[in-house]
Amino acid sequence: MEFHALVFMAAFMAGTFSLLMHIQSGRQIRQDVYNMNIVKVGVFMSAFWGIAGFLVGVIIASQLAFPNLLYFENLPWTNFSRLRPLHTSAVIFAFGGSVLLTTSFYVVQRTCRARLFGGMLPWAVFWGYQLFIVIAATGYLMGITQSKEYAEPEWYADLFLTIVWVGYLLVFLGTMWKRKEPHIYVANWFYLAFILTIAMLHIVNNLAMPVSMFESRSYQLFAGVQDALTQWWYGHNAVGFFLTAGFLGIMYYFIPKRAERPVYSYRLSIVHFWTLIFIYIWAGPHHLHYTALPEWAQTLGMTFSVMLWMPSWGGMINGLMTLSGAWDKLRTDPVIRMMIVSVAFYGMSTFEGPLMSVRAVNSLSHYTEWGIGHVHSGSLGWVGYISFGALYCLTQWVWKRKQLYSNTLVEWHFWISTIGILLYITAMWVAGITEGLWWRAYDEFGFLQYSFIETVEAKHIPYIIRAVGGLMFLVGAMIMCFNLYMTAKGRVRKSERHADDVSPDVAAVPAE
Ligand code: HEM
Ligand code: HEM
Ligand SMILES: [Cu+2]
Repeated sequence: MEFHALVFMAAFMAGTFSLLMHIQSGRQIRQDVYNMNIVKVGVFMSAFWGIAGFLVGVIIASQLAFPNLLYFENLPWTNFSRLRPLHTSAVIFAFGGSVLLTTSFYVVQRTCRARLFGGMLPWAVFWGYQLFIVIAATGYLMGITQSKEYAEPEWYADLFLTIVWVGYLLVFLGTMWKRKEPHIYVANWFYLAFILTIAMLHIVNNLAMPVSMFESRSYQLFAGVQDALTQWWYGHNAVGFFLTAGFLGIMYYFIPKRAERPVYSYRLSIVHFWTLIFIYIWAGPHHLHYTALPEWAQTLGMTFSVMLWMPSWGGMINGLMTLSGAWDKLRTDPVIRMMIVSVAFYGMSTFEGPLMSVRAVNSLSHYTEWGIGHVHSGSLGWVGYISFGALYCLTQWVWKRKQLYSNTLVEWHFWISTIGILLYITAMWVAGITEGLWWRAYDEFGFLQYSFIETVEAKHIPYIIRAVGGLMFLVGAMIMCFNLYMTAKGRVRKSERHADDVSPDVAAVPAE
């Protein structure tokens, strides 16, 4: 905690210093131009956290395949148990969160035709959020955790995030308030639902009493099954509103923009929005099947999860069909292809989810690698790909480049990481269903047929395949970073340069 106090102090001093510098420079913030610098910094931070999070993913995947990897007697922070939350928080909150902040700041300005509200406030929100990430991540390494999955940071980090998040809400609402465009575009609805719901989830799930003001340890307000239910109400809706609603906001803005087509059905997008947010919030109990949670609550969660399939696929259809009449772009623009495949993965994981939420299916899938496979088809395929698509678009648009440094490199990124994802999730299906079936196999005397360790050994090869798949995903992302960097610098790969008078779209060959 002492270490964290020092980090906070250094960060606040840096913040105060840059604020003073800003005041002293006497620069007026021009209200008639968009704040695009924050988007540029955001693109950079998103890419940075992406690489960091995927790298830790590859490390923990290798640790599961080779348990002695990075095991040192006196070095607890290289242990799987500390690196795992580092991975989940780095990819969800650091990478995903930075992508959401960045794209939402871009989209809300463009669709409202207004500069970000609040002067320096957006910057305070942005850097405050990054500070929260650093506090959370260093905390895990030192063993500071309240042991709630996806909500591991302790009370003081949670309080700080609450303040930052209120700032975020103010910036977003303020920008919408002063908009010059009467209509509020549907992407903003999704972003707003994400910001508001995450605020609610974060506050309720983190209600805790610190042991003292000077200790990192705290105790949860709720106990027993109430605590479990609150946790999974939070956990499931973190998926629903962080990993889904926010990224749907990205889908609704970036796919139509990139494809230069209107959204397939605007009416469907409204129906999609209200049904999705209404149904998602009830589905959390599917994480607690066969527990002390009353059976009626489990059944309720299961029912709502099955219903959730419909709005999810409504959204998927809306995203896919936006390409109607422009299907040739799937071939000519690898960025579009990435985003469309992302929507297809969204469709796949939102089919798999309702299936796994059925109690009988869950009795097989729960505690197995199948769950991990489901998580990563959603997070690598959907969240990862829609984010990469948005980062490619943003770099090109914000740095005002006619084309990316290289479309061929986007192709490479696409294929390497697609094969990586497929290796990852197929390995997990095989491992998951194998262990699920072995755990419930009895011999003719009623004894368990397999010992637990046998089911662990059976996963060795799938674990290696998963680590290779993850490594490919990481390599793809590194190729992207290089491409983004060169694009920002204004370079175009020699063989992909178009004569000045020919725009890239004209030069591309459409499908018959
Ligand atoms: C290079 C890419 C990645 C690799 C190799 C990787 C690997 C892993 C591994 C080994 C685990 C632990 C599994 C276990 O405990 O059995 C894990 C958990 C997890 N990862 Fe990843 N991951 C990657 C990317 C991502 C991304 C991009 C996201 C989200 C946007 C993500 C979200 C998660 C989540 C939510 C969990 C916890 C799952 C659960 O508890 O059910 N991962 N990952
Ligand atoms: C209709 C949509 C969805 C439904 C009904 C659903 C349902 C489920 C179910 C039943 C589980 C397994 C619970 C268990 O046995 O412990 C699960 C786990 C999970 N799902 Fe989904 N899912 C959906 C979509 C998604 C998407 C799109 C993502 C990611 C972007 C995602 C991320 C996760 C994560 C991270 C977990 C692991 C939670 C843990 O740590 O145990 N889900 N989901
Ligand atoms: Cu869930």
